[in-house]
Amino acid sequence: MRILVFGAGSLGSLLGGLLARAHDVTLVGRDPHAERVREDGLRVEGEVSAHVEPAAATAVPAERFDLAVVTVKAFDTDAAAAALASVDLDGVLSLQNGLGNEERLADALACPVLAGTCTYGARLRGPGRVDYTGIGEVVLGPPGGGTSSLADRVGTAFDAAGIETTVATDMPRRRWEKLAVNAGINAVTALARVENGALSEGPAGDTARRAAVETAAVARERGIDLSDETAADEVERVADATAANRSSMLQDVDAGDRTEVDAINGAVVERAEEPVPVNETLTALLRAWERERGLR
Ligand SMILES: NC(=O)C1=CN([C@@H]2O[C@H](COP(=O)(O)OP(=O)(O)OC[C@H]3O[C@@H](n4cnc5c(N)ncnc54)[C@H](OP(=O)(O)O)[C@@H]3O)[C@@H](O)[C@H]2O)C=CC1
Ligand SMILES: CC(C)(CO)C(=O)C(=O)O
Repeated sequence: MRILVFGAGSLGSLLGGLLARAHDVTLVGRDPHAERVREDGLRVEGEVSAHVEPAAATAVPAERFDLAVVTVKAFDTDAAAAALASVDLDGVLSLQNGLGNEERLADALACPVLAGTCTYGARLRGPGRVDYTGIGEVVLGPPGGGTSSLADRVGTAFDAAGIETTVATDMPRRRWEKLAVNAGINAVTALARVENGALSEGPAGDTARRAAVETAAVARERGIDLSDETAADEVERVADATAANRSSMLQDVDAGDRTEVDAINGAVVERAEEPVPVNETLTALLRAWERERGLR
């Protein structure tokens, strides 16, 4: 398959690197990373070590691709959609966290868009080098649920590259379940400046579970079958399984960068029909921090 990875930061470089073992991959990212990948290839280190040689650029080349995988942060989705609008593609797969990404891509693009969730862990260590920090799973499928030949084709291509992949017929529920986990873990760890494992017990854990339970209630308002127990249990399970992780939002705050709060807790607040005070508070606090730093 000819695959374009749009957003060659941490996750895009890891997945692009793994995909390059079996496919013709082009990474679109920033210099000096893109330049180093062109000159010396991409080194993946950690759970798997690999040295691969995908193409790399800072803008989308005027070529045909079978698939574009979007791995920019949620606040860059509109820019990704604009950059992909003139590309000849069979389909696009978003592996971003948060809600609304597939919809914004689908509004701008003529080809089908697949939804995805990803639990692989990745960290761009420096130009040309990405750390593979956690083995996970990619789950993908049509955003409204059901089956599609594109989803099957992409699932087969990811499998061929050794990426643990499930083609799912219930993406709406899976998106909301992942949202509940991110709504619970990310903002709380970012504000409390603690690793995920700190949520297993104590007041920060209660806040995380309450944010996830509110998210489940909003999911049910929208016809998604997600119970309070499942949402709270998932927060605990993921916090335990990733105890030593600094969540992606905590990493953003550590680095003084903008967070994905709008697409995570903010998306819950925006869609809620009943009050969601925990998500409202988490959203307001992170937005205040971003405003103070001139990030929004
Ligand atoms: N990292 C992880 O382990 C995981 C991440 N995710 C999700 O994946 C998404 C990406 O996360 P992550 O990889 O950590 O983020 P990163 O910020 O590391 O990667 C995104 C990259 O895309 C670049 N980019 C943005 N816009 C453009 C553009 N127009 N042209 C070229 N490059 C561009 C960014 O550059 P710049 O910063 O200079 O704009 C950045 O290097 C998020 O939604 C995240 O929640 C999901 C699971 C795991
Ligand atoms: C699952 C979790 C919470 C792992 O840290 C994550 O997705 C993130 O940090 O964004």
